[in-house]
Amino acid sequence: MVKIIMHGCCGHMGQVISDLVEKDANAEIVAGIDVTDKGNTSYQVFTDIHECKTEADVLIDFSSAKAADALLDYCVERNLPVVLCTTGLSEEQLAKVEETAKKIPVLKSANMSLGINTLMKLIQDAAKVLATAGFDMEIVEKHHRLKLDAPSGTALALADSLNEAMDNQYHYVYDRSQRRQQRDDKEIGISAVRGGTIVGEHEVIFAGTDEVIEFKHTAYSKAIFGKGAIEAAKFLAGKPAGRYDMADVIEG
Ligand SMILES: NC(=O)C1=CN([C@@H]2O[C@H](COP(=O)(O)OP(=O)(O)OC[C@H]3O[C@@H](n4cnc5c(N)ncnc54)[C@H](OP(=O)(O)O)[C@@H]3O)[C@@H](O)[C@H]2O)C=CC1
Ligand SMILES: O=C(O)C1=N[C@H](C(=O)O)C[C@H](O)C1
Repeated sequence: MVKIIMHGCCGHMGQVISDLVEKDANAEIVAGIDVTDKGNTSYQVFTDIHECKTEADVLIDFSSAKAADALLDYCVERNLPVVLCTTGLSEEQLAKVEETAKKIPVLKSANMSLGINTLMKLIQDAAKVLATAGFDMEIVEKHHRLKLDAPSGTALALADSLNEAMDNQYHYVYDRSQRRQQRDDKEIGISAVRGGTIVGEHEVIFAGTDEVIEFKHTAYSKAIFGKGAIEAAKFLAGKPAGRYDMADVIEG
């Protein structure tokens, strides 16, 4: 039985995970942490992270980038493995994640779904053929109106996959509104749409002369992220310090 502290427990993903864990005989949420206790959990909620001293095997985080520094310090102090799912971290925070992973197990992934993690591999093979043949690469992501960060962490991770497959020769363009020139060969354009209750859509477009190939992933519910995060928590508990990602969980 894996004992979990849920960071961001009162938010949308915190609630999805709480519901999934209720039905899971091999996992239990032993405490929650959030800025305010919204009264929507069945377990104790701490509004000051340092007051949460509950014994646990792992912490799952779906909160806010603003919380990342204090969270990483807390997990190091407590020697607590952390599944880091929050997106929109700054370059400095991403560097801190890498430093933290030298001390404790850290699994960071912008997208916990099996589909997106499979897509990340598929597009690398496509890029090696199509981008090498001169196809342009663009990413379009769509999310709900409540999302704070843009572009999505997943869009950036998809761009990183493409770039890695192409020996990191590409750069990212987020906004062409001030441009009065053609795109260059080595750019990956990333566009963000926000509206309504869209759970999450990601399109990777390879556009060549007279032909286009599109890869698309659609999330129809947040449960796909929740299930992945719980699997990741079970995987990470008891592991040595290091940097892990969803590929480690999926490949076993
Ligand atoms: N990796 C993945 O697969 C996925 C990642 N995400 C990411 O997870 C994050 C959360 O998403 P979501 O659940 O939809 O967002 P919500 O805003 O619904 O939930 C976040 C929760 O964290 C709370 N919170 C804010 N600041 C802090 C803090 N300093 N300490 C503790 N808790 C805090 C919020 O409180 P309050 O409401 O008062 O601000 C809220 O209760 C986002 O970054 C999102 O992009 C989302 C889905 C999938
Ligand atoms: O905020 C969300 O909702 C999501 N955020 C993640 C991201 O930024 O990629 C993952 C998912 O698409 C939902």
